[in-house]
Amino acid sequence: MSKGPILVTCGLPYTNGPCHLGHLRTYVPGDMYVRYLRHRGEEVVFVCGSDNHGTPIVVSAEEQGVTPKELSLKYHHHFEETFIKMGIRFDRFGMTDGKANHHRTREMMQRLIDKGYIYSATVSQSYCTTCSRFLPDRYVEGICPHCGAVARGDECDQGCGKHLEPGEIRDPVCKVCGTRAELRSQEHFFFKLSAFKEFLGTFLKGVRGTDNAKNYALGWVNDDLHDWCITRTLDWGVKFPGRDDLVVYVWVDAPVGYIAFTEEWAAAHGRDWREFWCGDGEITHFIGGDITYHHCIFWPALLKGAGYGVPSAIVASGMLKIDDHKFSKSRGYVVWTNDDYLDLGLPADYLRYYLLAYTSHTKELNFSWQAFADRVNNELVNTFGNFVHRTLHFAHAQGIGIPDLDADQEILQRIDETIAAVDTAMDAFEFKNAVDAVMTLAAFGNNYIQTAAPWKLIKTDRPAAVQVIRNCLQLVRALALLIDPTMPETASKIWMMLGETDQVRDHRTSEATEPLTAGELAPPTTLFARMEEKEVATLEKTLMMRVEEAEKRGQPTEELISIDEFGKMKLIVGTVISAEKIPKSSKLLKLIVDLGSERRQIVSGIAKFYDPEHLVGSSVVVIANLQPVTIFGVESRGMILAAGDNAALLTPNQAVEPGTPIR
Ligand SMILES: Nc1ncnc2c1ncn2[C@@H]1O[C@H](COP(=O)(O)OP(=O)(O)OP(=O)(O)O)[C@@H](O)[C@H]1O
Ligand SMILES: [Zn+2]
Repeated sequence: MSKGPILVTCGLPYTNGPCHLGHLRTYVPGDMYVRYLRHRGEEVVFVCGSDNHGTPIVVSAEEQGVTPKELSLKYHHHFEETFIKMGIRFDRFGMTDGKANHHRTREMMQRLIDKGYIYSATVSQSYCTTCSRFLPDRYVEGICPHCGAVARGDECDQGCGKHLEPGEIRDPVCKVCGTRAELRSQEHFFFKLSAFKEFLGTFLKGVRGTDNAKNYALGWVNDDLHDWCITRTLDWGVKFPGRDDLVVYVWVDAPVGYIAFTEEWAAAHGRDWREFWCGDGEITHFIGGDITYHHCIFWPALLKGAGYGVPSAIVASGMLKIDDHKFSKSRGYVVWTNDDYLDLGLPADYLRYYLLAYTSHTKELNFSWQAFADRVNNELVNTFGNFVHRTLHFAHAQGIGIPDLDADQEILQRIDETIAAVDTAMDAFEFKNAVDAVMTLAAFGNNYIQTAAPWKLIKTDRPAAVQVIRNCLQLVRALALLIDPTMPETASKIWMMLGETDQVRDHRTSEATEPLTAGELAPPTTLFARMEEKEVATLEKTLMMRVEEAEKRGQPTEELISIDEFGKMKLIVGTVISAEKIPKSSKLLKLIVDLGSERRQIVSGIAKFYDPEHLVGSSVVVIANLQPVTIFGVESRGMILAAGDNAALLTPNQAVEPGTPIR
């Protein structure tokens, strides 16, 4: 038993889109763990909430013509309802845009400022001259400085996955209007993460949880810890103390939500949230592996710096894939929890079971409808459901009911062994092993009833057959208590069929070996329905069609332009009269081009292919009416045309005067 109440949290769903199966890999195991602890007699508080701030929500809201608040509320309610349908029961499901979180975030920032863990610095930030605004995070797209992949402002999401600090991204372009962004200086605030290297090393060695989280994080700590820029130029978010023009970075106020939601729960229940966060309260975070850095590095350092308690355990899941493809909404590799599952009438319990039992929590889970159906049919229908049904059906049909007898010792022992195996697995966050142990007990029951064959025995020795059924009923009771964390609806059904009138979740697992109340039994209903091949084919087809549609969308249709549109482009022949490298850039040259009536300064990304001095005297084709931009602090007014990977310059095939127009 734990010393005090245990707090369990789940990574916050972002209110930018609907719930998908990837999400459930955080929430279903979190919920299962909480239900399990309660069966063990622990006091647990289970909190979560929606994550409402940051640029993606602002961008989406702009696109949809709603406010960020409206968009957040819509998906907040969506997640809240979906979780209830999936049997995921939080004691509090708050919002990071709620009052409590604004307050707690600012209070923590103030503490960090007072303790000297936050400092200000002037940084170069992407700025869009067309939109007249700074371009935080996802407002900007460009090239990852680490791996060269296309990246967004705060993260190289398609390449190396590294977090990018403001100003780090190369060749930034405004995501809203497509203008090449320029760099402008701006004052921002930084969290001194580098000061927590030693603390984090010790913390990570001591914290409980899954090895995947700890080991990655230890690697990062030993590598290099950069200070984090924790402010953004945005209206939507939690205002940074003393600065109305800045909000904190979403990865600051999102985890602070864990505290704020605890406060909201505590206020509603006459409890003190400090019990959890200010002493040595026990705090367990459930997250997906993709947000390990934030929870194992950034968050504990913030808590420590602000003088709060730190997490006791961090449980990170492997990521969910679909049919061997990386999960991707844009490429169609996604299964929506409502549209593709619940709305079709598929039971939450099947999915909970599959997600928990399919593979170890820390491993990647490769979802497929066929594998899902196989599990349902072979394990739930053929083993678990079959055993429970045979037992209850026979007891009812033969008028045995629940006989006033004790179960055999070897049966009780078998149940105790299962409970011990489940405890061991759960202590190690090996949810699959825990579920497997329960299924092994069901398989044992199935074997036992098959071998003892009470339907034969009853003809020769009724008392012996009744004892077999009594033993089976004990196993059924144990299965109800033990499977409740995984499949709560199923467990409740079994509990009722055993003639109980209260809630199975209010009972301890240790009651699995207690005698049953003798009495009659009503005819049982079936627990699980087989997934038919046709049904699986339909589910697979929906997914396939979504992928195909996404592929079609991805292929841009050729857009034809009119001669007038072409005519808008002012193309002129010019002669390069000087060329020099731009300091600090390996790609760029500054050219002065004679256009007949004027001399133009043009920045061109051809430095890798030409010696500047060899270019002087060359005839080039220039787009002369391009909007001016400043690149690396140098103004560029126009562009020279070049072809292919080696930047072959376009040049007239006979001598032409500079300034000659191209028609
Ligand atoms: N494919 C996935 N596999 C496993 N866990 C996932 C997956 N996608 C999201 N999660 C987890 O779900 C929780 C909520 O994350 P979040 O709402 O940010 O998901 P998301 O779909 O990646 O959204 P977004 O791309 O809008 O940020 C987190 O704990 C996250 O780790
Ligand atoms: Zn712009």
